[in-house]
Amino acid sequence: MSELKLSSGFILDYKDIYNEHCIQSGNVDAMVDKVREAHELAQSMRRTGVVEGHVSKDGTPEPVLFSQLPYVEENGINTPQLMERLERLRQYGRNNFDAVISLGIGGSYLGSKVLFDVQCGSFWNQMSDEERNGYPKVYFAGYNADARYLQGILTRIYHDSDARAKQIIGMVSSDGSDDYEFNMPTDGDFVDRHYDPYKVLLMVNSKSGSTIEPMANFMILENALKGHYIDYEVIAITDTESTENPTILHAMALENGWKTFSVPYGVGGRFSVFTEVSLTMGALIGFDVQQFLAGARSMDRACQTDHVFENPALLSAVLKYISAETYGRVIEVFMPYGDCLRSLSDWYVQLLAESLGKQREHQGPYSRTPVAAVGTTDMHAQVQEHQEGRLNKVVQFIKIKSWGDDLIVPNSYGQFAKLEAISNIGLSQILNVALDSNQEALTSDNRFNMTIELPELNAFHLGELMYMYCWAIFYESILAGVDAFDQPGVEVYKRILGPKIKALKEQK
Ligand SMILES: O=P(O)(O)OC[C@H]1O[C@](O)(CO)[C@@H](O)[C@@H]1O
Repeated sequence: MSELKLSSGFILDYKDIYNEHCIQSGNVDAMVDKVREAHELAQSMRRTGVVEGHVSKDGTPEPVLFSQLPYVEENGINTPQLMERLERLRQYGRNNFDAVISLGIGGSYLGSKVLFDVQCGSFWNQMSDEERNGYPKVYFAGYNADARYLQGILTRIYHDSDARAKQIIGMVSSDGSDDYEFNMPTDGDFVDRHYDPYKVLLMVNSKSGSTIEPMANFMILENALKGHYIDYEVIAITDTESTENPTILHAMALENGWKTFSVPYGVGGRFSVFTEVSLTMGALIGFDVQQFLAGARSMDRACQTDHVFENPALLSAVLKYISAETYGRVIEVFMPYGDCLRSLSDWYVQLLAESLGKQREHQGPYSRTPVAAVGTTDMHAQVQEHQEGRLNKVVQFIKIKSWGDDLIVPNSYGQFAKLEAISNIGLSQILNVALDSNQEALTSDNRFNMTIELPELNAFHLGELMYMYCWAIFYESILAGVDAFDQPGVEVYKRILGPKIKALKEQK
């Protein structure tokens, strides 16, 4: 039985990658020294926050502190005071804003998007205030330089704020009655905002505080809101370490008196989903931040053993590393099943690509190319290639064992045998047997694949899963001999882009 099962119900099933046709026990045995070294470095990083050789962009040594994140401690990064502040943000957001626009890109966006998609699903902004339990609508911006998309957000904001203004002027309630009791708490503890002026929260996320996309989008949005006399507030989430040399975003916050949250020192953007960078978004949508951290804690404990077959992150890293180095499986298709997990794939793509795709001094570059996929959708788009294409990839499935409430396919067209065959079955059951079938099909041709199963999709198990991958990427970086915490490669195009933007300005 090749599976690692934690007491929480989390399962790492590696039988389809570790068997007589794929990775052999001898491959893992041959790595015993490297694995021990990787684990010792992990333990030392836990104790000291130091990863030898890691320096910040400006060349000075920088600690690596993501290992502290699951623990809420007085002297930690996530403190009890921060948890209280997040709770106050939750209530503040619920009582004061109609819409949140979260601006950020890469690590300042992707983790928050995962929390949003898992908690809120696809139709959050179409729900009524009551259905959203008083939490604001949420838009994401600043993850591209796309005028058409941003205009779309603005159009929605104008529409909703105009509708509110009409409501207030006409003193007609949203249900058409003339009952206008302002600001009376309804059944929940949120305030009914039907007759309050429309208000937007702009959450600007940027660790460096000057990334082009979020900052350009922010300035356009702010200008547009002002131009339409729409009330707004700004919260800045940035590196607040230095007040002498603040990031531009921090300087703007100081100048304008905006509230701030911090990208903690020693935590890179792609490892920041367990910090206030994403927990703020969690708070604003009523996501269970405490359970999310509890899941990460539980995973952290499971990852403290040096026994490779008992430590999920170490095992995952070792198998993926051997797949790449010994068997040429240099691509990883990350394929959760279920639409709300599509953004998890996007988050993982950045984590893997930016952490491991690196030059090495003597061995040439290391990388595994991540591919974002989602089941069942991509069974009808990518799977042909996974099944018959080059033997260069590992498919990583993520399965949710129980989706809770299901929808049953009715037997509406029983005269057609193919439709009758799928009737009286739950849609989630179809989702999971589709995953099982894909897995079996790949395995029938000895194509490398692994499956992680979560008992259900909740904050706890999501925390377990995302934290496991933070550690897995760290372990693999040690095995591969790369620094997981820098990204010098992205500076190359940035150096080219800067003058090109300057040239654009000069043409004006
Ligand atoms: O939070 P920032 O500084 O805006 O950076 C956003 C993203 O851009 C990168 O620096 C790459 O350019 C990522 O590492 C980071 O997550």
